[in-house]
Amino acid sequence: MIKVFDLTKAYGDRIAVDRVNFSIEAGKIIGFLGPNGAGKTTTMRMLTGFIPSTDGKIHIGDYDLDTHPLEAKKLIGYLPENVPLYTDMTVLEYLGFMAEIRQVKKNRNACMETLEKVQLENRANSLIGSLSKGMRQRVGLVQAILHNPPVLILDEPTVGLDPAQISEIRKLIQSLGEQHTILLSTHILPEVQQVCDRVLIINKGKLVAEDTPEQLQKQLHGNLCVKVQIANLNQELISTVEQLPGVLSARETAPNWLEITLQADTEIRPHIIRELVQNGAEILEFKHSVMDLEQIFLELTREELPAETN
Ligand SMILES: Nc1ncnc2c1ncn2[C@@H]1O[C@H](COP(=O)(O)OP(=O)(O)OP(=O)(O)O)[C@@H](O)[C@H]1O
Repeated sequence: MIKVFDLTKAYGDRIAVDRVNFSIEAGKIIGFLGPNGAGKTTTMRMLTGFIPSTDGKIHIGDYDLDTHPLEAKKLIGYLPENVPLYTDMTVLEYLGFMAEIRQVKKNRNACMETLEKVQLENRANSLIGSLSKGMRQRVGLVQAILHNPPVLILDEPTVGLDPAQISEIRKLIQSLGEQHTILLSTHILPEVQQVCDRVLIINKGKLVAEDTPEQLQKQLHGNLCVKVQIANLNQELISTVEQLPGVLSARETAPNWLEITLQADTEIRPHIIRELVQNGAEILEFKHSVMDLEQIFLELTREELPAETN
């Protein structure tokens, strides 16, 4: 449904999105993850035709966004990070207004039906200014689905909402996912695990992973992860472990907990324990750790330490 080839965006000298390739099948909910400034919003803006790309191609359905922008854009509904809402309009007035701008024919009944999809039909005559943030976000969603597009692009739809509102919007996204292909950017990792079929992870403008959350777990573990609780954990011990052959990384992830990522093809755990004890470590616990999505995300987007300079 969405195909992206070598998509690139430069703002002057700064490359915000760097030769990104992915494709999204119809009927899936895809999570788009990345740290701040990774390029999520820029990618989404290019997909929606909101800003032009510097290079690369975007196909939405059967249409190339460059050569058939109107046809391609009709297939997309977009919920931007900050939806411009008119607080002195009622929900229904706003929908009528958006329908007019988009040149979608919507009578009152059709607008009410769309409102039902986001459970806002009871607030049709409320002023947008009087609605809670969660309800306003639903108004944002309603303007995105107004022309019944097969693709929805949602930029951080739960940001700034309280936990109850987050849960409501999440359920709504899941129900919209039954009829739409959805690309959803978020910072909330449990959201991805609960809602998304697949995950794209972007870091510094480059796509660093694309898979199901489960496959990402397997793919990285490929590498093995162990956690060691050490009463007297210090930088010297961490450096000792880091330098052992077969150790990919060693980090203090919680007070007194050392997390070590190992190559899976060699068994060096006894060697690690020996080295730690010989270097005075007081080991309290040693356990195998299964990476959750948060750890995978951190692993893939971790800042590489600059090479030491003398
Ligand atoms: N209009 C612009 N002009 C110049 N640089 C920009 C512009 N918009 C974004 N950038 C830069 O491009 C990079 C990617 O930004 P983008 O907003 O796409 O990231 P993001 O992943 O959506 O981040 P966040 O999660 O913080 O919204 C950042 O370094 C940002 O500073």
